[in-house]
Amino acid sequence: MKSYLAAAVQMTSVPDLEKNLVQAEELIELAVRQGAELVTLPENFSYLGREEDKIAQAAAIASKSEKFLRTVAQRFQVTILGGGFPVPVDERKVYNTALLIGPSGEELACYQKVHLFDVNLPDGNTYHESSTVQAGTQLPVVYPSTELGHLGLSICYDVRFPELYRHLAYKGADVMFIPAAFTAYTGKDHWQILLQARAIENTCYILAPAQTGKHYALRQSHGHAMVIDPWGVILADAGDRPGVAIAEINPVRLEQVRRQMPSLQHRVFV
Ligand SMILES: O=C(O)CNC(=O)[C@H](CS)NC(=O)CCC(=O)C(=O)O
Repeated sequence: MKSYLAAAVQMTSVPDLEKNLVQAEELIELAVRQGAELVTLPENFSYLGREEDKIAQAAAIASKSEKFLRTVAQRFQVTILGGGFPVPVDERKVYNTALLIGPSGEELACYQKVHLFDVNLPDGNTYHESSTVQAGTQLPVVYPSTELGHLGLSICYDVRFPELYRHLAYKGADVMFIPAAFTAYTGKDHWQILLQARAIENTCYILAPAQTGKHYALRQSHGHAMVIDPWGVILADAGDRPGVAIAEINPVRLEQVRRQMPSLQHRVFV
């Protein structure tokens, strides 16, 4: 594993596939110009709209999202995480799918979101992700990159389930992806705390690309895409505008923290 720059991209995706892909490519180019070798895109990077419109366009969104990821990875010669896009199961449901693509455009890893956001929030907004999303049934994978370290996948609401990240740590993760479209309401109180907790308890880097701002109707996201180090230090925070949070992933720092705080070696139950 080498030292390298990694980027957590922050977007305001809307119900317009082409427009979102233009924004994503601009932000990927910005990150690459700043030296990023690993670029992560948030949940819903390619489409964020009403459930019925997402389902109606799911096949097109899926094929254009995957083609986009493969194309930009090769164009910029970087590893890219597409943090979540719909892949049809049938005419009513999709998997919320995260895809990791290498610099040659090859698929390195894929994960179908397991925990679905079915919540009635105090701000009056109701979310029923399971109405259109089929829950994945497989634990996420860790991709063993020789250069970038062991990369663990997850998506958004998963962050509230620490056992999923303990599994990734058990599988040797050095960097954990938490791409998200966290709501403005929950994000203001929970986003940073949950991310720092996952970094600290697993002594891992966290790359958390995020959605921000108003998407459509009442749908609004918290923003604050972040890079967090294995001690829980926030290395970069994209604030509340579209942009890029970029920071160094350093194996020496990782080893230092794991030597100073060997909590993973003190696990008793799992
Ligand atoms: O619906 C889609 O197309 C893709 N899925 C999402 O954007 C989901 C469901 S609305 N959002 C979250 O999981 C936010 C979780 C969150 O905000 C929290 O845990 O507080």
